[in-house]
Amino acid sequence: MQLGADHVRVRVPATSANLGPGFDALGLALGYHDTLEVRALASSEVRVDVTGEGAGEVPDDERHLVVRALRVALDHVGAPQTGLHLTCTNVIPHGRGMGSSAAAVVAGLLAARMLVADPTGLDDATILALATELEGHPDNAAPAIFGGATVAWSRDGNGPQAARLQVHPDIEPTLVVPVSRLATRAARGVLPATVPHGDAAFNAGRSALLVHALAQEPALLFDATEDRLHQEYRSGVMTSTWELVRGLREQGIAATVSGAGPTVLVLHPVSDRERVAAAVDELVGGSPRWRALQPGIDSVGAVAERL
Ligand SMILES: Nc1ncnc2c1ncn2[C@@H]1O[C@H](COP(=O)(O)OP(=O)(O)OP(=O)(O)O)[C@@H](O)[C@H]1O
Ligand SMILES: N[C@@H](CCO)C(=O)O
Repeated sequence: MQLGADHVRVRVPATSANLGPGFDALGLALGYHDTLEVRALASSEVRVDVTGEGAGEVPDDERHLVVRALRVALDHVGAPQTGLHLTCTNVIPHGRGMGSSAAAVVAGLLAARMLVADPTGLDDATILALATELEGHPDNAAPAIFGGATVAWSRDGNGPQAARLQVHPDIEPTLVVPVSRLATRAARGVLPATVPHGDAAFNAGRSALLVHALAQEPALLFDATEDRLHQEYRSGVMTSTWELVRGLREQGIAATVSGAGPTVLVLHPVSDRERVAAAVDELVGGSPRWRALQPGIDSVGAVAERL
């Protein structure tokens, strides 16, 4: 396998996983994107220039997550490893539950797909499988790849699978993003090994309802976003997030923890945009610790092109 291009661009969306009850399964792509350009170099040099989120923090060498993913994909199809120059323009905040690590991994894998002469060995199913191996969470990787809302699951022996939902056009997300970070690993560390059967049954019902609400009946989003499997267990490591979720829900607003937190996700009808903004403003407005985003839904997923 040879390289077929030496300059590619990838645009990849932020994602919000879980959406309340769909723990480790449901995810939504957001209209909020990191963009990167990759040049294959004749030398073995690796250079990473980052503007925006992660600048001055993430490694600028082989340890960079995009570079690692790109190398895994090149190896997967037997393409030659090469020197690389990455130019990353990042807006997805790191460690906030908006899928920054899944976005970086998917971006690296798709950059490799565009660089190689024959991309057929890196089809979407392979990208999802490699992303899950690298990052661990198909509930973020699937919407980053396919756009819209997705249900991800694993089939023994066949790796991660994903189904895409058509999201009702009247639904939009509001995200309330704190300054503070929480590593996904830390948020998973406080989950119990087992949960009561009644809570598992509760979440099964709410997840099923959520798929219906997302696709067809946004009026049911408030009930459909209730969860008993993860959010309250995590409240101790994200107290202000949990307070905000509860404060919004007391006003009948469908607020949840975005992914592993600490960002708050609200799913609401488009016509409720101002009402949700006002409720957020009332609860945390004026605090330099929070900012609200209304990015819309990305219905396309990651896009890659040769330049
Ligand atoms: N664009 C990027 N470039 C390089 N490294 C990144 C990038 N985005 C994320 N990372 C790495 O991933 C880490 C964050 O991963 P983590 O899984 O904890 O949070 P998240 O992906 O933002 O949130 P969540 O998985 O809950 O949605 C960062 O600290 C950084 O090491
Ligand atoms: N479903 C995962 C998402 C992590 O991005 C979690 O909540 O831990």
